[in-house]
Amino acid sequence: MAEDSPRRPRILIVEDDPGLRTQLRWTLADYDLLLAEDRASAITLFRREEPPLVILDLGLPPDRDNASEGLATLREIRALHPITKVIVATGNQERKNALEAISIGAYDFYSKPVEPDVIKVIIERAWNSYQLEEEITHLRDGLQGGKEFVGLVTAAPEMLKVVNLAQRVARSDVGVLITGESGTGKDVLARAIHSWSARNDKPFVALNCAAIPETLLESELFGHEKGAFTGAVARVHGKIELADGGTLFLDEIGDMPLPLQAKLLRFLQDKVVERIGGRKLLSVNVRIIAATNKDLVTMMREGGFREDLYYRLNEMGLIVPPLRERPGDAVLIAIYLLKKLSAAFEAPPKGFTRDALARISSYSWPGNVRELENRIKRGLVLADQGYITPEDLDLPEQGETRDVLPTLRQVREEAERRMLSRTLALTDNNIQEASKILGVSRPTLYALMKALRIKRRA
Ligand SMILES: Nc1ncnc2c1ncn2[C@@H]1O[C@H](COP(=O)(O)OP(=O)(O)OP(=O)(O)O)[C@@H](O)[C@H]1O
Repeated sequence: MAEDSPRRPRILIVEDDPGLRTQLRWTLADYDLLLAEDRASAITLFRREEPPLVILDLGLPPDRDNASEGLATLREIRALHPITKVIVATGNQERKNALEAISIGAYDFYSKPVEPDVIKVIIERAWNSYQLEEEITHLRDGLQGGKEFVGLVTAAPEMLKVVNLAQRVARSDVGVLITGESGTGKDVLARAIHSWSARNDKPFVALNCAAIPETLLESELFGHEKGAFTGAVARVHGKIELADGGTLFLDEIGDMPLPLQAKLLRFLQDKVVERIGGRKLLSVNVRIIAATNKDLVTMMREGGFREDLYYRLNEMGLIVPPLRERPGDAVLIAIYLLKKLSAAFEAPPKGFTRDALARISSYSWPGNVRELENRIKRGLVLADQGYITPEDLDLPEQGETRDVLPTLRQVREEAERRMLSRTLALTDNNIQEASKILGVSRPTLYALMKALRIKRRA
């Protein structure tokens, strides 16, 4: 192990009995330990070092026979750093105190005298839990750092570029064509553009061209007068009219039939609409944002989409990358969505397990954010422990890529392993030379090689 980078957590042991202190020191010799004997010295040390784990004897002086000092220390530690994991030690007959400690936030407890195997298991569990919470806290902080754009969450440079472009284009009235796979957030982006535009106090009207039968689509867009056709029992205003002053979002524009494409183009040129069966021309001022997951260029070539309309709509093209090409976004959006969707639940899960986050990060998300949202809804319903597990999300394991979200320790070890192997190869296995290049002593280099299981190649 490298001398300056402990792989194991730092643990503060608060124990007034010197014998038990020594016993813990021996048992936990592999860890980086801090020792305190009473509440005051424990808190001073804790403030200075902020260790992630604390082993706390509840019977501290001056009130050894009761738990008051221990519980007060626990409260203080929790107030200073709420995610610290405090493991309390109690005498055999003090179950009541242990339970009280748990109720005010202790992570776990054990009865003295300590059993080495038991305490080690408790410590490893606590350490895992600490790291997970820390990771989530960091992600949340990232989220609070201005990465949410009116319902659109991202931290991926690929997506931030698109958002930046969208923010700039929002100020003008140019036609925007958003392309991207299904479920990537084209709708969210269109709404965001509207909210950044000067039209944001006017309506945002959306029409999904694929969801409406061809025969009804024209009347949806342009409206109709009473009696215009069988079943037209009253005048209906079209979506274009309804969006007057605001933004009309034409989703799945690639599914618009050719005759209607011609009519839409005419509207874009003249800015007037005529309801079906009507005689009046109504002038309307709308900004059009269109979206599609189809390849309009190929469609144009094959005669399925009008070229002149394409250029009108695509004055500014925005391409939303699929989720698998936005590193970090799946986890970030998952945490955001969990928080958002949790509001509807009485006792929602606290978060995701480390495994679940790793699986979310490594999965390829063919259905993009929509699939992510659906799986989180499933997880919210199925999670019956404090955290959502990979099983709750029904996410398949994905071979080697499963650990895309490694721990800091794994990243460090991997970097060290690579650097050591390279240096040893470079120096032809000369330990003295290699340790000089790496800036560590020879014993440290040997220790590192042993820890990382690196052998000298013959
Ligand atoms: N970056 C994001 N942050 C938060 N939520 C998102 C994000 N992107 C998408 N969503 C959510 O995911 C779901 C799907 O997004 P949306 O409907 O915008 O996708 P789309 O690309 O328009 O899909 P389609 O092509 O099928 O119409 C929505 O519920 C949306 O709120």
